[in-house]
Amino acid sequence: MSQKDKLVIFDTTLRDGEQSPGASMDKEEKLEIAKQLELMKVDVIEAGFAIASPGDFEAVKLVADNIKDSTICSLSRAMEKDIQAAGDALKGANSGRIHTFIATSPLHMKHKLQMEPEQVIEHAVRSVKFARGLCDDVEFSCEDAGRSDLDFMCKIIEQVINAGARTINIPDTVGYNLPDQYANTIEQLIQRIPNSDKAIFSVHCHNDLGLAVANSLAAVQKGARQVECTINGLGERAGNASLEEVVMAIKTRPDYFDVEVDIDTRHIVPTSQLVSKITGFAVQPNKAIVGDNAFAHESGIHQDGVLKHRETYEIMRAEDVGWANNRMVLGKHSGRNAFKSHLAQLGVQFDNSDDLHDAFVAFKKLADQKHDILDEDLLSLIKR
Ligand SMILES: CC(=O)SCCNC(=O)CCNC(=O)[C@H](O)C(C)(C)COP(=O)(O)OP(=O)(O)OC[C@H]1O[C@@H](n2cnc3c(N)ncnc32)[C@H](O)[C@@H]1OP(=O)(O)O
Ligand SMILES: CC(C)C(=O)C(=O)O
Repeated sequence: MSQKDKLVIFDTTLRDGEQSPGASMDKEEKLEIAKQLELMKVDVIEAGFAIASPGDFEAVKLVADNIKDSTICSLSRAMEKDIQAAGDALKGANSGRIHTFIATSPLHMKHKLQMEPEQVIEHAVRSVKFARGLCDDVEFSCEDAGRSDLDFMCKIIEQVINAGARTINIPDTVGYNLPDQYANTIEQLIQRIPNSDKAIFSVHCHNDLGLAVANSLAAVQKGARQVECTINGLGERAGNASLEEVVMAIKTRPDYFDVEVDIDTRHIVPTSQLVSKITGFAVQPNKAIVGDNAFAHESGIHQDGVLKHRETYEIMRAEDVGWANNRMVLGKHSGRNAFKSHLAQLGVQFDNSDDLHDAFVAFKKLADQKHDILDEDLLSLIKR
């Protein structure tokens, strides 16, 4: 039996991911992605924001009615009509969760909510109690926690846990925090809140400074046991922490993390491709894990190393995240060993080292002129 804690993977591609301008999904598309997330063994799927539109209500309902192995969640503001809509949409779920939030930073409370801090606490407590009347599993988020006062968060969180919240989420809503700072916030909250042991602490990081994954992982080191993330890092503005990066960091560095995840990582690449196809958001080639080049090698020294022993230049196996294999790409940086090995796969053997040398010289000339060297190019070069 493993001694490690479980890290809950909460996917919000269908909610926060959908908030990327241009990434809206209809209910059938959401269900298709949700099925893929279920196959991947994601623990919680945030399917949408039920009050947002009749279509999103229907989407949350369709996902809740059809997905049985993952918990299905809907977001709601800290107000009864939102929470009621979430509860109604989740009625058919095997396991449902209502997620309610309210901002806790001085900036948001004053300028956006136009509420006094005490009113925010009242709204939060009332909302969590109301949500618990509809559903056993309630999550509460302190929106803009990354810019909130620690003492105030301790106060509101202690009260919402007493009101029945089981998961407490600490979003860095605008991606403002740095890893040490964010991890310290999580550590302090867990240490200082007297009833913190009654809830799971969760992180939800945005990528405005490119730190969403680093911040999430730093927080896991300090006790966070749920990470909210999205496929391909899709999400509001610069996006959310990317699921594939968080999961593969945990899996690749078991020496470093005291947690484990249940994710079946072989479904990562197909899920990434599905999300990209449905949303129309292309995945950049050098994106970690799911980019086309994540397991491709063009440089001769790297190709030679990988051909001799894969781990010289690969810290993960392409097959483990759902690629068919790693790839050797022949180009101007390639060397003889990869060239010879690639031609052998095409059925070409060299009788002697002079023939190999001549073909290799011709190949390098071609590679200086041509961006992509195709197998046809190589075969016609060999014929010549
Ligand atoms: C950080 C995040 O990602 S938060 C989630 C963001 N996602 C979304 O907003 C997508 C879905 N949203 C929507 O469809 C709409 O904004 C709705 C249906 C929720 C609300 O629409 P409207 O009623 O027209 O309000 P509108 O969006 O213009 O303004 C938000 C109102 O909610 C209030 N509000 C914002 N957050 C909260 C909260 N957590 N709890 C209570 N009230 C809140 C605002 O202060 C504002 O109130 P006001 O109208 O009295 O000024
Ligand atoms: C509502 C919360 C969870 C959120 O999306 C954020 O603060 O970024």
